[in-house]
Amino acid sequence: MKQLIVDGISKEFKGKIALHKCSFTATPGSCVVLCGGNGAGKSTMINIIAGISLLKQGSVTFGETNLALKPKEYLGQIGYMPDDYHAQGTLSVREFLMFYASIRRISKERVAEVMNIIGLTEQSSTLVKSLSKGMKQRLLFGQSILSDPPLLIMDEPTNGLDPYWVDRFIEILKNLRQNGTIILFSTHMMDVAAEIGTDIIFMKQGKIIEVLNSSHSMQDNITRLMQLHRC
Ligand SMILES: Nc1ncnc2c1ncn2[C@@H]1O[C@H](COP(=O)(O)OP(=O)(O)OP(=O)(O)O)[C@@H](O)[C@H]1O
Repeated sequence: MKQLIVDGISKEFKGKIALHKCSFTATPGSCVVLCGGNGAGKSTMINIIAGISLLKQGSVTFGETNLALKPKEYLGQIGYMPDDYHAQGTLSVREFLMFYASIRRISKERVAEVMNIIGLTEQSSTLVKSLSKGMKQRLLFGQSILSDPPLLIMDEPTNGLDPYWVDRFIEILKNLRQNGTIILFSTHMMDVAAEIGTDIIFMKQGKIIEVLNSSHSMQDNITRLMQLHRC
């Protein structure tokens, strides 16, 4: 089974350090959650591991595949959900998913299955630009799980989700974890992190300052995360 190994990754923007020598390992079935205040470096970390931002220092390896050495092979194994919606709004929900499915040679049956998972079957003909914020988030999430990737990377996936869909999202992720999927996402929602995270990485000023894990109780982790947010 494949591991994700992030080793000493760093990033600067015009001389300003956004990420400093960050390392962690994720094993199959684990869920790594990045927490931290605004500007802590969460999106920078996600963007590097998802291959959106160029990796100049450190390495990212999934199984035997090194991101810098074999980007195509690496990217073919990940699902990625961005933090914002930039795609063509004049496609319908179904067309949007079919577009991504065609790139990855995914069947229309799988597209129907994913529409059902994200609760947008009734909206299959609705234009993406007419969806609510939460529905767009669910659609982006659906796109990221279409290929049933062994590594799923998401930036603030619960933004805009109502409480019912936050619970559903956690349930879906738990099912994916049972199948061995490695999940990595960032969030400001401490309860979500504590509920699903097997490894909760707390970041500050581009550094990993603490890692909490599922050997602690959920309430302990929420309390600790709240304390870390204040410091
Ligand atoms: N494209 C960019 N150009 C310049 N600086 C950037 C850029 N992207 C991020 N930064 C800087 O890098 C640092 C980390 O930003 P990042 O977006 O990773 O934080 P974050 O933890 O995701 O924050 P938030 O919770 O607000 O989304 C910040 O100081 C930010 O200003």
